[in-house]
Amino acid sequence: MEDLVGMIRNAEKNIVLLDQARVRALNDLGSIMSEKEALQGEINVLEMKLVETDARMKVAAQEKLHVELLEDQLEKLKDELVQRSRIDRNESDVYKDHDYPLNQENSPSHHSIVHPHMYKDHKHPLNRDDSQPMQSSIYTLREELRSLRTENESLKNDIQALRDDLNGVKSTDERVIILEKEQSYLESALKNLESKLSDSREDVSKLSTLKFEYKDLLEKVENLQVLLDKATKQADQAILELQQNQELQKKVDKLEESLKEANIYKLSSEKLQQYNELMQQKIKLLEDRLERSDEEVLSYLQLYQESVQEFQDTLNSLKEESNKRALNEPVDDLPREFWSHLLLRIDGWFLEKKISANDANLLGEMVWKRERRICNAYMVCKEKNERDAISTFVGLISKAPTSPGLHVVHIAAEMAPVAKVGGLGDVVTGLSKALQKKGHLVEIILPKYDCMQYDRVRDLRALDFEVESYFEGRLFKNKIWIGTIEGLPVYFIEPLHPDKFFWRGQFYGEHDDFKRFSFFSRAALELLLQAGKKPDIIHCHDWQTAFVAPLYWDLYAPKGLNSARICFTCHNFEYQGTAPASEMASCGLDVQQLNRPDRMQDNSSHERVNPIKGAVVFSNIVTTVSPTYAQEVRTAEGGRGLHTTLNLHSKKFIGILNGIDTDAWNPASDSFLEVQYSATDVLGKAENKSALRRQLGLSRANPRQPLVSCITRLVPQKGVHLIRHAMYRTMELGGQFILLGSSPILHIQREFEGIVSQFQNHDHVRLILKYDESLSHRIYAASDMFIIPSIFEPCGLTQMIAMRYGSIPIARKTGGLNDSVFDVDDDTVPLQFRNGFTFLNADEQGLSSAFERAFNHYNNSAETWQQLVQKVMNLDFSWDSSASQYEELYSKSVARARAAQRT
Ligand SMILES: Nc1ncnc2c1ncn2[C@@H]1O[C@H](COP(=O)(O)OP(=O)(O)O)[C@@H](O)[C@H]1O
Repeated sequence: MEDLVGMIRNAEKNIVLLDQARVRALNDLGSIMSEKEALQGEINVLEMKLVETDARMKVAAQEKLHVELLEDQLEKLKDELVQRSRIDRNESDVYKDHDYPLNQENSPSHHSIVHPHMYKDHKHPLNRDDSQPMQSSIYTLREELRSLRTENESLKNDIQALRDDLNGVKSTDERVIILEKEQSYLESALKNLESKLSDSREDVSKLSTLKFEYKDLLEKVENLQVLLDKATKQADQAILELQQNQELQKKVDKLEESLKEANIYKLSSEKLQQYNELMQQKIKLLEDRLERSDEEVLSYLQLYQESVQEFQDTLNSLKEESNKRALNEPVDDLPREFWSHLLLRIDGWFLEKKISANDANLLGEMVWKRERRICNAYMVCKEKNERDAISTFVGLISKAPTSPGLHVVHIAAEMAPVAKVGGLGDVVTGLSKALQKKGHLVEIILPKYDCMQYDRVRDLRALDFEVESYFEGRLFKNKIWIGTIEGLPVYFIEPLHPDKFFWRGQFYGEHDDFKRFSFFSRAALELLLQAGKKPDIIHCHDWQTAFVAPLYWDLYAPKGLNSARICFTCHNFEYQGTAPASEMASCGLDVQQLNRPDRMQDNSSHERVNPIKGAVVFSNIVTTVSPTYAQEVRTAEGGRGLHTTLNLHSKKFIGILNGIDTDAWNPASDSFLEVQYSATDVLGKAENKSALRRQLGLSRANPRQPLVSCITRLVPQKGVHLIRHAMYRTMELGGQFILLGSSPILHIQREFEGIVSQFQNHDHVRLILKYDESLSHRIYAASDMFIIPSIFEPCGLTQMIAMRYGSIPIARKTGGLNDSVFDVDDDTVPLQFRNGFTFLNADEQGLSSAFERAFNHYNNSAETWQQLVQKVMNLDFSWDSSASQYEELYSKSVARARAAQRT
């Protein structure tokens, strides 16, 4: 297994490296491409320039021709001028005495801007007046020539510059070619990497299937272990029977001897004769029994041998297989059940006085830290007897390791899924699992109810250890059982009390609940004390275990169980468990001391004590299950008489929103569902809807007909009249309605039974009045909308579970609903948080308006509704962040206590 995990890790590393290389290659490619584009731009510019230069060169060539022509012309004109000046000289000899104006006017400065066309009308070039335009034209031509020359020069320069540019372009082209080569090399490298990546992905998937197979095999081994245990028991029984048979054989021998003696007197006495016959019959009977019993023993032995053989074979093959595939599973990957089982085993040894408290603590911490050596020791000891196993384990202890986290013990009356009435059970399991995942040592103490779901408890066994606890002036023994639930170590207390406190077929609702749970609270503390445990936090819940807080500080801290801080969570202030003050004495609490206004005395009745108030006063940390509810209970309307106490202790009181167990509530792996589905593949939701309609006999004519549901305890808190109204409103709006609920209140149960009979075999309504875990999963998955019209709601889990399964909540804005459901049409809430439909007033109009909006949204656009479904499925309602808040509260409280001890 270690190899496998090593391979997985390598493959994962390779994937990461490949991804990084891929990203780098893509970046390089990107920069090359942009460089290439820039170069291409430059080439384009240069090409344009080249074309321009070509054109200019052509023009220049034409100009040159023109210049040459002009030069010829100029040459001709010069010749002409020379001839003229010769003639002029001759003539000047004739006119030499005249003051001739030309002498003056001939000065070039006067003709500098004369143009050739000025003399074009002159008939005779030899005419004296004609020479002036001629000269000016020559001058102009010269000027033109000069300017053409300079232009020519600059063109030559341009051409030279362009040639240089051209050279540059050529070298750029060469660079482009190199870059293109580089690009193609990178692309092929990239392809290479991609194929390697897909190869390693395949490897990873193979490895994960191997891992699953391994887990499967592990489970088989455990099953076989159970089989072996059974077979061992059978063998023990067989040995017992064998002993009995031997005794019988002895008796038979004796009888035979007597028979011999009797034979002597056979003839002499008829009585003896009869006796003899009787004896023979008896012998026959005994022989038959012996034979039967021998056969039985033989069959037992055979069965045992077969089971042992089967176990041995499977074990060998598993060993081989596991040696081949996964020699050593990394310790972190072992299931949480394994560690919890190991922990309970060590505790069991300690409680049965087979190891010392110190050894138990040190071994416990090794388990807590999930150390490889203790895991290896377990593997080695699997086939050893208990004594050898203990000595192997104790041999591991060298030096005391330091604790990696907090040691938290929950004392509670419920734990999902084995003993669940409502949200409390979910919270105990969900919070404990999340804390365990964060590295804390978490243990749970529960009453051992007769009505628990025992098939969900693993490795349940009674310890050879009993805890004696005080009640009503006497000491009573308690049998201690251990087992794991959802991978958590759990202690079950079975009071050996004549009142059979937890053999009542139900969790609550008994006339003596106050007695039952005050007894349990004390027995739980007694267990911690006698087991020598030193928890950092003792976390108690609701009134049933609220007694723990005063019991701890008044009785158990003085006895030495003083390492802990007490955390109390109230899941619902409606249930306070008040009782006449005198009843408190049963569990050993001092009535005189505690029935005081500042301690446990009920705020509205001075004759009664209030366990919740006691826990608020005596705990170090007090929490409730949502921030809004924490505010509400501090008001006179919401506090159920405890608002003054809560305000007095407000510094230690906080509301933390519950999470849900996202492993247990996961549509992608939920085995109760017809089809598993997820936010990225919601098609399965429609299949679950169709399957549930078929199962419940509802009409399936229109797959788009909206399905509204409600799963709840039917108590006034849940807005029973609004649930009823929702059912009728759903029908009016053309939807279908399913209710799963039951009521501990007789008249409500009756009322709903009446509605059930009214809607028997109805096409669009189904009411199921019972508690049904698996059906609840299927309803969450099938529904389009989910209603929670509570009058008050401390936290509420159903809205979160519904969203996890893509059912859109329609909820009243109160307590935890106000902290978790945000209206789709509420502009004041950021868009990403909007997830359902809410209403403020707890009346039919309020509910109807939210209902109508929900139906409108559903009917108007299937696509938008689908997006909403996907969005709510992706919201995080896990315990992660809530557990972190508890962790912080615990740590701060422990740190404060340690600091106080130091000073
Ligand atoms: N009849 C029922 N069948 C199955 N599960 C139920 C039933 N009634 C309630 N539940 C479950 O009980 C839990 C209710 O928790 P929550 O909303 O906090 O309400 P409360 O704790 O007040 O009952 C949810 O997990 C819900 O699915």
